[in-house]
Amino acid sequence: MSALRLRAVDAGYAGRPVVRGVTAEVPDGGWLAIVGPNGAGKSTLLKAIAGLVHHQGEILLHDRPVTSTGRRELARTLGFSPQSPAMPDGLTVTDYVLLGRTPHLGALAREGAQDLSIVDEVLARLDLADLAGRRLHTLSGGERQRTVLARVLAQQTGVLLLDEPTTGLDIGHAQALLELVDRLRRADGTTVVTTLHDLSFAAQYADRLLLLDGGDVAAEGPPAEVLTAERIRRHYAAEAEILTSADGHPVVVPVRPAPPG
Ligand SMILES: Nc1ncnc2c1ncn2[C@@H]1O[C@H](COP(=O)(O)OP(=O)(O)OP(=O)(O)O)[C@@H](O)[C@H]1O
Repeated sequence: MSALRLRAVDAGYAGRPVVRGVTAEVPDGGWLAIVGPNGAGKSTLLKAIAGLVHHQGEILLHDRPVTSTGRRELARTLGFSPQSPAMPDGLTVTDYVLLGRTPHLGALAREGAQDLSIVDEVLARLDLADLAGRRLHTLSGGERQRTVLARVLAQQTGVLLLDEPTTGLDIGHAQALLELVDRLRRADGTTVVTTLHDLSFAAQYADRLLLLDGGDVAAEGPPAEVLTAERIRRHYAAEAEILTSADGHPVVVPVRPAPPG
């Protein structure tokens, strides 16, 4: 079964679509990376899938329209980690990550031992255990980014929507985070949709890439088919060589443009 199916999706703000005509399918346990230049509409599409931005066309989550799924049920099925979420200063890392357990609690219930143990495990996996008691405003950019991901992982949903999850992370933490997400999908069949600026990371981890430009789908398919030097030039106005890594994935290497004249 497809975890996620998009048919002729337009999405945007105040009646003005900024993403048009997206059709895509992500199987259970699949990983789709939405790529494209700044302002292409990547975050808008991800928010539409999360039910946070109005859309036209069809977005089906396990064959049901996201729009007809209640907020609480949606939050138990689909975890969304935004690019710049509100993070109240006074909260500790543990308190913030515990918020991820909210959709699983009864109406007036407080978190129990099991919720705390899930949070501890997620913090350990994201190299955050030593920061559990720290207030959010004292964290570095990368620590905040990992804390945001910890919250969505504590939500334990079968579908993860991650908006630029590696922004601000050094190469080691970025790789560890993507490896962790990849292990989740291999072990539990978690379905993943990410926006990613790093095209080489996108090619290493995602099964398919959806390249947006100016709100339109410029290409969709396996990374090795989507990533060509010609497309990088046309859609990003950048010069790059596409190499192939030892394990067969495309690697995008920026090269300096030839001097004018
Ligand atoms: N809340 C909003 N109201 C009106 N327009 C918006 C809103 N959010 C985004 N936009 C516009 O929609 C377009 C797509 O923005 P979006 O954030 O989806 O692009 P993106 O591909 O994720 O960009 P980036 O790579 O820079 O994060 C942009 O022109 C942006 O200015």
